[in-house]
Amino acid sequence: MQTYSLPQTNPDSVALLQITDTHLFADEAGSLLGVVTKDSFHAVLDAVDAAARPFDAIVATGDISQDHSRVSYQYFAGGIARWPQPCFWLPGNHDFQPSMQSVLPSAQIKSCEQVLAGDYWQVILLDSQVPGVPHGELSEAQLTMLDQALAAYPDRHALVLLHHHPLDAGSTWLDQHQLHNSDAFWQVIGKYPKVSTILCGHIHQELDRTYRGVRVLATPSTCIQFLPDSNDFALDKISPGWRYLELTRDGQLNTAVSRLQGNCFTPEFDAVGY
Ligand SMILES: Nc1ncnc2c1ncn2[C@@H]1O[C@@H]2COP(=O)(O)O[C@H]2[C@H]1O
Ligand SMILES: [Fe+2]
Repeated sequence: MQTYSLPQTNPDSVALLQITDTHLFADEAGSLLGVVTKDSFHAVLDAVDAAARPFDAIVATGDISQDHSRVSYQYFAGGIARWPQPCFWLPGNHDFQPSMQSVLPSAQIKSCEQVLAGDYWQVILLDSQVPGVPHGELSEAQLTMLDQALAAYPDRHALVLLHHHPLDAGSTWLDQHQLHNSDAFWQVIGKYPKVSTILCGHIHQELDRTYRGVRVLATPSTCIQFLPDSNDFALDKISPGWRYLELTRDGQLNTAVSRLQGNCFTPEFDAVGY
């Protein structure tokens, strides 16, 4: 298991910025249902700068690329290079891991499995990708890694990151693409009372729910948004977003989603999929 120690700069908490589902292309003009994803990614980066809210690290929870190209990953790396903080990333269903790895080694981007975040928390990063299909699944090796990471630091509060949502989010078309072996996942999680929160991407919408006694969060994409509680594929009119998380020394997790102002990056609302 690859473990990274993130020093605690504030004695009371560790702050994270989550960016997810950027769906970048090599082509400058590459668009997903009418949204030029490089432009919406950049608008988010600029808005994070403007907000000037401090964070100790960036977490990127998958679907970084839409076209599998090395250039798309280089573009992501170039975008976040405006900040000195480390970035921890994991793959989503659209990622192509050989291209993803091609920007590594990077002084900033880490593809580790465990982050010892300050003195009181650990963050575990899972790979739920099944190459070639939209749904997720955790291999035996990933489940064992999760178990071992949690067992190794029983006193640390835990935040678990994976791309796919491990529960029904409420949209039939999207829930078929959730984590398929979620029972096995929840069995491991259930052994460890220090697991506070699960954090996902994939569903391109905000979610904050308690499931089996654990908080489950999902975060808007930096590009297109899916309409919540829709049986069929449908896009939302709400703007792209990102999330801040604050992990406090007493085990609280404070979090908020931010979005771009105004109705910007409007997609093709009559689209039926991609
Ligand atoms: N109309 C649709 N019905 C079912 N799945 C879809 C549809 N359109 C796109 N998808 C897939 O569902 C995925 C959900 O989010 P992704 O960004 O992973 O990429 C999406 C596609 O792989
Ligand atoms: Fe996805």
